[in-house]
Amino acid sequence: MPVQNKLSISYNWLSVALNLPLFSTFDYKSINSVVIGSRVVVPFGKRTLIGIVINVLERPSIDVSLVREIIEVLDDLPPFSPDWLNLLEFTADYYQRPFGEVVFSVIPAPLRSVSSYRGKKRTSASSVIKSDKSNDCISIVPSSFVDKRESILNEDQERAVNIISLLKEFKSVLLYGITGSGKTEVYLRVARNILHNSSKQILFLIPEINLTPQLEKAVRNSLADIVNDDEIVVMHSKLTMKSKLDVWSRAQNSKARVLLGTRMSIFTPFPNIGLIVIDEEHDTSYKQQNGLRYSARDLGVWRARYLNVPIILGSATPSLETWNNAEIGHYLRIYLRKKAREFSAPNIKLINTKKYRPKNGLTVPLINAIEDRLNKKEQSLVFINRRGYSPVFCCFSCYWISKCTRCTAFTVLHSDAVNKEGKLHCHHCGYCMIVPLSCPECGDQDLRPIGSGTQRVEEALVGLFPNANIVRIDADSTRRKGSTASLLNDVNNGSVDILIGTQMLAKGHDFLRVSLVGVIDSDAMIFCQDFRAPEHLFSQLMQVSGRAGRHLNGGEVLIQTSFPDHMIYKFVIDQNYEDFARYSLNLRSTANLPPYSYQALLSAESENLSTVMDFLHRSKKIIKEKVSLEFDHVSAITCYDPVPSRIVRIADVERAQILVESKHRLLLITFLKIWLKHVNGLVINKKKIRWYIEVDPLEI
Ligand SMILES: Nc1ncnc2c1ncn2[C@@H]1O[C@H](COP(=O)(O)OP(=O)(O)OP(=O)(O)O)[C@@H](O)[C@H]1O
Ligand SMILES: [Zn+2]
Repeated sequence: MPVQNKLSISYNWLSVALNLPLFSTFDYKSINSVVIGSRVVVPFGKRTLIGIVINVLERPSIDVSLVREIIEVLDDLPPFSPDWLNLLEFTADYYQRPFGEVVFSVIPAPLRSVSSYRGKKRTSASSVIKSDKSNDCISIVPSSFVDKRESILNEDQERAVNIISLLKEFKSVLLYGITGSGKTEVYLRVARNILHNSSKQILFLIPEINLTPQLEKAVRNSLADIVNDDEIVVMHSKLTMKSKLDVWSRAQNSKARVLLGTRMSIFTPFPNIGLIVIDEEHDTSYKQQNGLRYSARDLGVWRARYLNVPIILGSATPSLETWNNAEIGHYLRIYLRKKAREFSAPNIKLINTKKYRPKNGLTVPLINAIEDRLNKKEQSLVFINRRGYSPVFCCFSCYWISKCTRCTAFTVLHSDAVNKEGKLHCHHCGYCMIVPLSCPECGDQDLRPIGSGTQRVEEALVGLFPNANIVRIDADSTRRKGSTASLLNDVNNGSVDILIGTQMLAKGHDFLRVSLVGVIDSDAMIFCQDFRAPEHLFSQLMQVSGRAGRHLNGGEVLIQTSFPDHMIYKFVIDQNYEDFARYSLNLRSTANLPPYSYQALLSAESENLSTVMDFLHRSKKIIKEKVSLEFDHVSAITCYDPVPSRIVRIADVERAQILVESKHRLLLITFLKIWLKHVNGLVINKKKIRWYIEVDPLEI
């Protein structure tokens, strides 16, 4: 409400969020009324910043004379809607970050920088958002690729589409369908119904940027007769800033009706969402592991509930959290039990590496099976989740092992086929050095690689099958923009015989001619301390197995392991997710682990570990000393002792953490708010110690 000041001018008092690491918002005034959600240019100290109006106040919270006037209201985009602001407010509150910092970390850079609007060549606000067209966000799939055929749904799919299409309000639907059961077709049919019968928009999240072309093609194909090509937009981190801005603007201006994108897309302002789809909902890439550590899947569920629209969570191996939600009736579970096409599920077998010793990662039975597929003119996929040549480089005289000087980690040997020289890389800090000719410790020249990565397996396969067309797909071979898409195109066009790759290949891809999948070295995850490791291993093995025999009969999966009797492989061979989930949930329940409890991880880092540990011990101590005076439910919170992180030192920074846990989510969040305020008070020198909180961490 306008309040008069001494000069009898009626001002509107605005609460404005700024891009600052502070939990407060800031008061400003404006002669004209400003709509909540507008972006404004404001003075801040000697600087000029962009802010977002989040409230109109009756009166300012500080002395009227101190309130400064906004400089400009930006009108290049409509104001952010209240539901978008609510999503961001929830995100900030739940993940314990300042609201301004959260908002400004999710909007495209040009919209948050004053220089975009008031740079040297000052332009009008509207010129930041220039055009709606001519960007890679609109179409990266040539229209000639678009296959106009429509498949006839099978019984399970039809039932799923009918049930979901009838939902007129919020419901979390778990679409639990085995790999290759045609989940995509279900999403698309439901989307078609919504787009056809209403003016609503569809937000479609996928885990992997590399899946975008394939899914984009399916989406354009399926929706071609309902929406225009330019009403379908894609969003992912590899887009140029200009394209991101364009997608954002099309979405916010309601010019887009379908947005297909990776996790960041959850924050796109879409004014009229009618359905949210989260494909491969179990995938860990929905969790951002740095900065704002959010889960796009969990925020998707929140956003759907807030908007009162259905959300489909699709997976062949749902996360145990989601599965549990279905078990207790919070989510509606719909089954797709059969392959969409009439092909049998692949046969999964183990190769005991204690019996068949691998050479360069490959055992004889796997090599024979690859040869057999070559003879049949079918493709083989060799999956090894480790890039580089070998994970360890060692002196066989004194057993020196090459380590990173900046991290507590081994360096990985990478071969450079072009320059014919090897390099040692640290995958944690980027450190890189030329391979020494002799051992730095004893001078001996008997230096050898131990273990295998994708490059070594590739080299071995090229040696074994010189006439085969072999392609390696990992983060190193696909650095060039567009290279993954073109390699994957080659795979489906049939010009590739053997495909070697990391987890980039394991999920979602609908390979037409792959009939054999070989898995190398999956044991590493069995002995990982993280309680989620078995869940991730099981889902990874099921996902990669699901790439075999999608369009061919006789699909086969061979998993090399030294521990064939391990429980997890029993479930994998039986391809029985439900028994695996039952078994795992039972263990989690006994140990009171998620989904039966909620966790947060306080991590701290500094140049030396003792400073970090001391800080964390003090952080724990203040729970009793201070937090308990303000929070009545401290007994509902378990705070474990500080421990050094799994990799203690990365890039010369030492790290440690404290885990806190509660059976009650709300209590945990309330506790964190109070606790972190006191934790912050412990930091005297921000340069000496840095800390952050991660709510619902995926790795502990
Ligand atoms: N009703 C149908 N008739 C014929 N083919 C179908 C049908 N539904 C889907 N398909 C085809 O079956 C293949 C597998 O479908 P899709 O990729 O959607 O499976 P998915 O359930 O997502 O599998 P994954 O979990 O492995 O990603 C695709 O080639 C798809 O075009
Ligand atoms: Zn390093």
